[in-house]
Amino acid sequence: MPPVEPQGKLDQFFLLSQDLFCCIDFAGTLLSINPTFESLLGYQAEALLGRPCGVVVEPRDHPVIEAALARVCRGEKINAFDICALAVDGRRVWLEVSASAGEQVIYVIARDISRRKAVEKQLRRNQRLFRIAGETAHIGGWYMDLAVGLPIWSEEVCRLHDMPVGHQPTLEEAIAFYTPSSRSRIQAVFTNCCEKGISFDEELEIITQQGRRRWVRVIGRAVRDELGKIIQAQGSTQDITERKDTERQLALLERSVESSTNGVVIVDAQRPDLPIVYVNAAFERITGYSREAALGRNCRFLQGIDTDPATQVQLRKGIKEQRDVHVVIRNYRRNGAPFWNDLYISPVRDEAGVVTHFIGAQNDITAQREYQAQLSHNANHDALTGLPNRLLLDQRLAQGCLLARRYQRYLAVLFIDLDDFKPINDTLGHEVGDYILLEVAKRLEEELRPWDTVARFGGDEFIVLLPDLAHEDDVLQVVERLLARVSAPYWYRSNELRITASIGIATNDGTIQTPRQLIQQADLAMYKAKRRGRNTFQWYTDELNRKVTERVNLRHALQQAIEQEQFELHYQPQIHHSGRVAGVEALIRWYHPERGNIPPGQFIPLAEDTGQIIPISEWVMETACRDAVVLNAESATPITMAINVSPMQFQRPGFLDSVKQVLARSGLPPALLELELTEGVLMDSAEHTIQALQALRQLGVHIALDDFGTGFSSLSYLKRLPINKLKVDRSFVGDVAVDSRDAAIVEGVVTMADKLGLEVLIEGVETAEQFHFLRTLQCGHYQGYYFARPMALSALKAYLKTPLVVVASQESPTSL
Ligand SMILES: Nc1nc2c(ncn2[C@@H]2O[C@@H]3COP(=O)(O)O[C@H]4[C@@H](O)[C@H](n5cnc6c(=O)[nH]c(N)nc65)O[C@@H]4COP(=O)(O)O[C@H]3[C@H]2O)c(=O)[nH]1
Repeated sequence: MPPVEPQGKLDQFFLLSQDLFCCIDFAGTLLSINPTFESLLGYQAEALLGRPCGVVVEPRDHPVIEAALARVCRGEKINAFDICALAVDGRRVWLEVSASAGEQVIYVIARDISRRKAVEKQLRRNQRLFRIAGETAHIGGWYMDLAVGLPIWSEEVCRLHDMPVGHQPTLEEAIAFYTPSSRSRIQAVFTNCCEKGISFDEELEIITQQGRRRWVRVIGRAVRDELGKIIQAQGSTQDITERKDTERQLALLERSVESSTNGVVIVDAQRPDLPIVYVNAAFERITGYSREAALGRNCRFLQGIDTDPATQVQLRKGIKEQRDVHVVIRNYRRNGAPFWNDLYISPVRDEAGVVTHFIGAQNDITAQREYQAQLSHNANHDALTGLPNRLLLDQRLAQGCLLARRYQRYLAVLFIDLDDFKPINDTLGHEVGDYILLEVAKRLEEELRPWDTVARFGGDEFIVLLPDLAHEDDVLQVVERLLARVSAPYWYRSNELRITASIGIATNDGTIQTPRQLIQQADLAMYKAKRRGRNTFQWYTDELNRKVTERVNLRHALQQAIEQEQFELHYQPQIHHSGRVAGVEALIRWYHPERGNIPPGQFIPLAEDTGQIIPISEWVMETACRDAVVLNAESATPITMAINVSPMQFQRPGFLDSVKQVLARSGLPPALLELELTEGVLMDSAEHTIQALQALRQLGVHIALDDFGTGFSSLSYLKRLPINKLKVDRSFVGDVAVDSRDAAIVEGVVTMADKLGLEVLIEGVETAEQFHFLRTLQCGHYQGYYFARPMALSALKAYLKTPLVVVASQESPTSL
């Protein structure tokens, strides 16, 4: 097909135009192109003419061209459209194409719009970036032309208000989104911006269309025209709810940490020497260091000379290994006072897991520690004296035994018991008693070496441990020193008090198995020291042990005897100088099923020590009075019943009543009851004794002073005692016939008794010789084997039926 040639002026335009021109037929075949077509796309006209116009078009746009051609062929008009042309070198050139149909030909004009397309593309890209930025930072833009008065919101601002994108509110509506407390503020700053051009930057709260509360940062500024007149307000609105929440949470955290009672300290783990970067108020309060004084320093300024090096190492190690550490460390306050710091340290890691800080939570547990120390001191020490108690003593004892064994030394245990402490306590009061105990404790401690132990073992009992003695005998000088020191006078409120101690000693050369045994041994020895007269000491011996064991066994047996009534009473006649039996003395007999007869001399003193004497005495009194009634019923002359009264029995309150009751129960006339008391009983607490005796006398009961001559009764005291009879001890009788001194004593007693109006009974008359001699002294009564041995009731009854004893006879009365 021949090319369609442009004609005339049109040719000029065709040739010189900056736009592309071409003519195509209705099939789309290129008929002619202008030079711009050639130069822009780089084709030679010869290469293109006669070919379909699609060869210079991006294949993607072929359908566009097809559609346009079809419409032109149908005689329709078409609007300009954009296509992408392909240059010969492969470049893409955007063209805006217009086409109109002529006769058998279509005229096509195309304009290079690549620049515009590039700008459009850039704009789209920018818009997209703007949207991304807005969406990511939750920030949107707005403006308001003052002349119009309607705010224009960006998409993001619409979203912030939960409004549909594209929504354009009125100014009132926009402001109404703010919460009441924020609303007045936005109104004020916005007005100021519009009227005075003052920029603003506010953090305020809105309530969205869907009722959500959001914090927003609103920034605004005024835009002026060339004349300086404010024509627009514009700015941004950013959703800062998340940041606000975080800030609020942080503030809460900080307030919490600040108000915590525990000290909190944070150090920077990434700077040399871990400087403190934060301390809370509790830290300041506990340590006394202000925040300014602490910041920038390493925590070790809280440590001091007494800080345990092992704890320091533990701390350092934990920090080096970047792990949790818990220590209780001795720290120092600013004023130098030490305190116990219960410290937890933990590493603080960043998102990458790197330790950036260490946080330490500290607690001042000084008071708690002191309380614990006090508790453990209390658990181990006696409250009154502050001395170690039994618990601590046991530990020290075990330790002492161990050392004695290891180093072949001696350990001595002293059991110290104060003599007659109870009466001081009872009569002078506990205050005085406490004072004595405290003073004794102090004196004992002063006399001992620092490594010795003084412990309070019980009421008035102390135990001293002397470990590390080279020789057993070394203990003696200590004991003597202690006895002397304890017995020195005590002054209580200007009154002099005296007390002594008895000390039992037990030593261990390391061979003893159970340390407690040593205390038992020392206890036994102390007991012996007491019996030896007090204010003295006694060593523990195996013999002592044997005796004590025996006593313990006897005590058990005695208890059984009381419960099973293994006792019996024998009666020994008391002979009037006329020869008749004037009375009998009740003497207890114990027949033990296995041991046989146990003499009263063995078990009565034990029973007195243990208190078992009370039930025994009650039984004796009851039985003797009953038997006395029987005897008197069968006898023509009255027979007195003499009963031994033990010291404990006599001193018990209610003794008088018990005598009355027994007399009443048995029906024995009081005058036929004679109570035998020893000198020892009567010497104790004189006034009280005299009153008790007088009460008994008023009852009509007789009182005899037993074992007279063996004690140390003063004669003037004897004069005041309301007694009836003296029983001269048999120790004076044995040699009375041959020893002039014994004879003189007995004679003197008889004469004195006569002068005092007292009856006399001579005990232990065993031979006729003794009797004949004594008879010359004109004694009132006699008692002894010469006349009769103690005998059972039945034997006595028979004895009483025998003829009267002829006291004038030279022969034994039993043979009469
Ligand atoms: N060598 C010798 N001894 C003679 C002679 N005549 C009597 N005896 C003994 O001398 C003791 C006299 O009793 P006592 O001095 O009160 O001494 C009593 C008394 O203190 C105490 N006793 C005995 N029975 C009781 C009792 O029922 N209650 C209390 N509390 N003590 C009692 O036991 C002590 C010893 O009693 P017994 O062994 O029964 O010893 C009795 C008696 O058997 C004699 O001619 N020659």
